[in-house]
Amino acid sequence: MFKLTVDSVELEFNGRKILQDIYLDCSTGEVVGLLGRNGSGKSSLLKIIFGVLTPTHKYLSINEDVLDKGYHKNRVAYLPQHNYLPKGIPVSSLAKMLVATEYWNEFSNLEIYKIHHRKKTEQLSGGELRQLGMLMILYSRSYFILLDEPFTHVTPIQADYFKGIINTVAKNKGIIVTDHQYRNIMDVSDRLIVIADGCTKPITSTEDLVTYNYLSGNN
Ligand SMILES: Nc1ncnc2c1ncn2[C@@H]1O[C@H](COP(=O)(O)OP(=O)(O)OP(=O)(O)O)[C@@H](O)[C@H]1O
Repeated sequence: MFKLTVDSVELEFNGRKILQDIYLDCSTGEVVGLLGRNGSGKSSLLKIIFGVLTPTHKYLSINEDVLDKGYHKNRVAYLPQHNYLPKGIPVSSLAKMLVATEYWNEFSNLEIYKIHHRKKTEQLSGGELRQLGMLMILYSRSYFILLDEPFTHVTPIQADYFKGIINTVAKNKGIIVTDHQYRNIMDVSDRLIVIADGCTKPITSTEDLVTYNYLSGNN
C-alpha cells in the first residue's frame, strides 16, 4: 500500500492567501472527495500535488519518499479542469501513449473507446472528449490519480457509469476527486474533505458541509 501526503501548503496570489493550513492524505485503495466553494483553492491544491503550480511552501510525500513534483516518475496523474488532449491526433494514438499495458485490454474494450478510437480529438463532442480524457488518466500507470471536475459535461447516466469505473480502478490506486456535483462526489468517495478559508477540514456529516458554508442548509 502507498500513501500520498500533502501537508503545510502555503499559497498566495498577489499577496492574497489562498491556502494556509492544508493536510490531505490518500492511500491506494481509496477515493478521497475534495469539496469547497468557487475559488476556495481545490484546483490549485491538485496542481500543487501534481507539480505544475509551485506554492511558497509545501510538504509532499509518498510513504517515506519526499517529492518535489508528483508527476516525476509518473507517480501521480492529473485530469485538469479543461481538456488536455491535443488536436489533430487520433484517439487511439493518445490512448497508446497514456494507458498502461496492464490495463490495455480493459480500456480498449470500453464502448466509448471502441466507438471513437479512429477519430481525431476535434471530431469528438465536449462530453465525449471529457470521458475519454478521464479514462486515459484513470488507466494510466500512475498509482495516484487527481481528477478535477470529471463529472462536468457528463450526463447523469454516464456519471453513474464513471463512478463504477472510478471505484473499480481505486482497488489498486488512490484517487482524489473534486467536482461541484457534490452528490456524485459523495457517492464515489470513501471520505470527504472540504477546503474552507484556506484550510482542509474532514467531513463526517452533511451538517459539516453547512458549518463550513459549502451547503446552504436547504439541500
Ligand atoms: N494564476 C493565478 N493568478 C492569480 N490568482 C489565481 C491564479 N489561479 C487561481 N487564482 C485564484 O486563486 C483562488 C483559487 O483558485 P482555484 O482555481 O484553485 O479555485 P477552485 O476551488 O478550484 O475554484 P472553482 O471551484 O471555481 O473551480 C481563486 O480566487 C482564483 O481567482
